[in-house]
Amino acid sequence: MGYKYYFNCFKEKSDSCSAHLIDGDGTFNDTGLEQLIKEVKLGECGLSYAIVSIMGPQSSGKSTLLNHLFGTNFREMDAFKGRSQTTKGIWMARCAGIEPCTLVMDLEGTDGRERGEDDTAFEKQSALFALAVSDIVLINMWCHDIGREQAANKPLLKTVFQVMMRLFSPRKTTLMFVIRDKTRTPLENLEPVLREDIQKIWDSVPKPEAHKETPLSDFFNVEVVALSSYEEKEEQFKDQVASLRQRFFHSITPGGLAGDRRGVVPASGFSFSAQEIWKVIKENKDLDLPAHKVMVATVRCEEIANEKYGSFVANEKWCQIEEAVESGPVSGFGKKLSAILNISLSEYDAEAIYFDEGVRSAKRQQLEEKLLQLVQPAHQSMLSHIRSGTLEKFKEAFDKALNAGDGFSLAAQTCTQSYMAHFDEWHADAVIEQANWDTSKARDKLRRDIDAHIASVHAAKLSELTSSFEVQFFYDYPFLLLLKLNEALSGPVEALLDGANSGTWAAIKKLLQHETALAVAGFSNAISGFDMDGQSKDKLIASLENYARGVVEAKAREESGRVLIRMKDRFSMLFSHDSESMPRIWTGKEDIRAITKTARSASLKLLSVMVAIRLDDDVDNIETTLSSALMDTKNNAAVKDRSIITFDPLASSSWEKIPSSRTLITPVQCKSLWRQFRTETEYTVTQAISAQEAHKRNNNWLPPPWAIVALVVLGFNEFMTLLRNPLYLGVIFVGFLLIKALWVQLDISGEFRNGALPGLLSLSSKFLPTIMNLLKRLAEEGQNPATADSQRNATKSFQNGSSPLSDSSSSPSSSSASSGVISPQNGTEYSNTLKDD
Ligand SMILES: Nc1nc2c(ncn2[C@@H]2O[C@H](COP(=O)(O)OP(=O)(O)OP(=O)(O)O)[C@@H](O)[C@H]2O)c(=O)[nH]1
Repeated sequence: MGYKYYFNCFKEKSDSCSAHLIDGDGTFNDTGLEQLIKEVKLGECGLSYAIVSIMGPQSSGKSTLLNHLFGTNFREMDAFKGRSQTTKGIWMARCAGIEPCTLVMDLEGTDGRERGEDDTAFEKQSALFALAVSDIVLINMWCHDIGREQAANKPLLKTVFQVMMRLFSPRKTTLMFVIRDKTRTPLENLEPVLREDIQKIWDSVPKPEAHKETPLSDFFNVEVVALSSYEEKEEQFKDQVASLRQRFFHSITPGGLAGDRRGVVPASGFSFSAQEIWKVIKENKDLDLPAHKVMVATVRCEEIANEKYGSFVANEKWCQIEEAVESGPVSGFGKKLSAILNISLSEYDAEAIYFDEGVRSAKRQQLEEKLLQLVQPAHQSMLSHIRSGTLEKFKEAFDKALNAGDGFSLAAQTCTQSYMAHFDEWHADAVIEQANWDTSKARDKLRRDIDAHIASVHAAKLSELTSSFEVQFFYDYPFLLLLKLNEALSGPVEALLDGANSGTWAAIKKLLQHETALAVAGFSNAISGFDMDGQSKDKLIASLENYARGVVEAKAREESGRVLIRMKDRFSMLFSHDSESMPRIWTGKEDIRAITKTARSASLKLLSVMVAIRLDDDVDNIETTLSSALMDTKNNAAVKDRSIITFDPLASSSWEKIPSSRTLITPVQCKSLWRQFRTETEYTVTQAISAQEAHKRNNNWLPPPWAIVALVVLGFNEFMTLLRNPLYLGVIFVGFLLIKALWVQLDISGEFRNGALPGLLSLSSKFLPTIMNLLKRLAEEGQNPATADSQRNATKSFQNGSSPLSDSSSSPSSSSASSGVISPQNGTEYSNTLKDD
């Protein structure tokens, strides 16, 4: 039943399941084989397939056996035509209903009646091919040939054993001897004879050195079966065939009928492998099966890889992604592409799994590299989109943050951090699992772009600020600040220099430091909101400090131009005022020389302070130099003495230890200034001396002692005469009064205060009119009657500067006046008037 079922099953599709693998001329029918493999889906079998072949003498019923055994439809000889060759070359067909997929090859008969002896080469070639590709080789033989010297299969076996040596590393193949037309002799008796025959043949075959001692069993599993005659005992034949068929099921499992399958190639490589083996056999080369296996693996894996690459290129999803990524970012790019790549690689793995591992892995790697190379431009585009997209989004967010009033620095930092993180996130979405590309360059580029944008915005903002409030700050604030600084320094510096003393520059320095520190603090506070780098800030602060110093220096220079005035002021202040700042009255007691020296010293001190800017801690000896050069009287005396030549420390245009930049007044200028100062203050001193002398003169009415002695000696007689005659005394007294009146009237002492000549000139012009006036008034007084209040009038006139003599003729008291008697009251007033004068 089973046999019939499989046979029928085969019959339904027999036409499509066989191929003429190698034709009678030895041409390999690769197309036919491919077609057969495709039809029987051998490519999907991996290693689960078996190849069976049959050899044997021509017309020995091989095809008949195969057709019955495997359900094939190889051409059988028509029994009525007699024995002639029906099978040319090698045919191949699928064994119907046998699992795993088993292919069987029907070889051309070996006793070559048709081809003749010359064609034995084809027998060898086909035998070698069958041994190279088959797991099981059936040797069809007539039962009556067993133990016969001239057995038909003897040359065949010889050939089989010889070619087996040509397989570089032969695999163990199952040789199944199928005894046809078995006789009544039991198989148990036949088999030893057959095995003996086989051994004899094996022993007779010349072997290479390496296999000289190798037993037959190392190369072959020998199996023997016997079948009844198909022609005479068909039913028995069929039953025995059906029984034999069972042995071909799962033949490749361990312990199965198939050999060790060391050299088996994956099913998908069978076609190529068979072609190559035949090619090598045709070229009469030795077959190196391991190398062949690697070669087959290489070719097949490459084919598979190429096929997978091709199918990836044509993959619809990939094409869509590739197209889409050109115009913009693709969501889930990495995942999608990774999945497609995974499919391709998995397919490759599945198809190439049974090939040599080394080859398979190498080809897989190549495929992966090729695929990644293919998708890299798309990934680059994706990265580029992500980078530009992130940059654009950063720009928007940054602008927004700035517009929202966030500080520039804070906004830049926050947005940068945020969008770099976004980039990482978006980039993670684009990562292709299989690729290990370094994307740090893209990240770095984005960072550079962001930084460049921040820098450009910063520059633009600063540029925009020219018309904005902020620039007003940048322009106005420093201006206001400097103005304030100027005010804070100018006035105090002027005041300090005005009262110049040894501590002036220390005080100015302290003031400068204090005001600069205040300004710097204010400026730092004001610019704290701007993203100004430390260097620029330090630069501005340094400028501010320089400006402050510049203000002080400029003020000092300005003040140095007024040094002469200040020296004179100081001189005059000290010279004309006493220690209590009261104006001096030159009474004669003052030491003008000492006062002058003190005043000049103070002026020189002022000069020494004003000659140089001393804002640093350098020490100089300018004051000493000036003092020794200008104040030292001994030195000056020496200079005046032209016979002594001394060194003049002021004969220079620069001060020792003082650079020209800090010099306000050069030594030469000091000398010139001092000379001018002396000249211009000389007059004041002279005036003081004159005033002192005048004061002395005014307060000393007595003649010199010698004059008094001379008067006493020479005028003794006249004095005695006057004492003896009182009339003379009265006349003298009246004369005295008259002269005194003239003295008062003409203000003689006042006139002579400005010198003798001007006094004489003035008196000469006033003398006559005064006399005339006196006389006139005397005349008038004489004519007017005496009044009761004559005494009061006399007093009035006296107070008005009139001579008391004017009343002497008209008032009773005038007699007393004329007689030289002055009332105590009048006398007092007179004396007061003199004092006032
Ligand atoms: N005596 C005998 N004859 C058989 C047997 N089987 C088949 N034959 C006959 O042998 C002849 C040849 O059969 P094939 O199957 O074509 O033989 P073959 O070995 O395939 O022939 P080639 O392909 O030409 O080498 C046919 O006439 C068959 O009927 C058998 O078991 N015993």
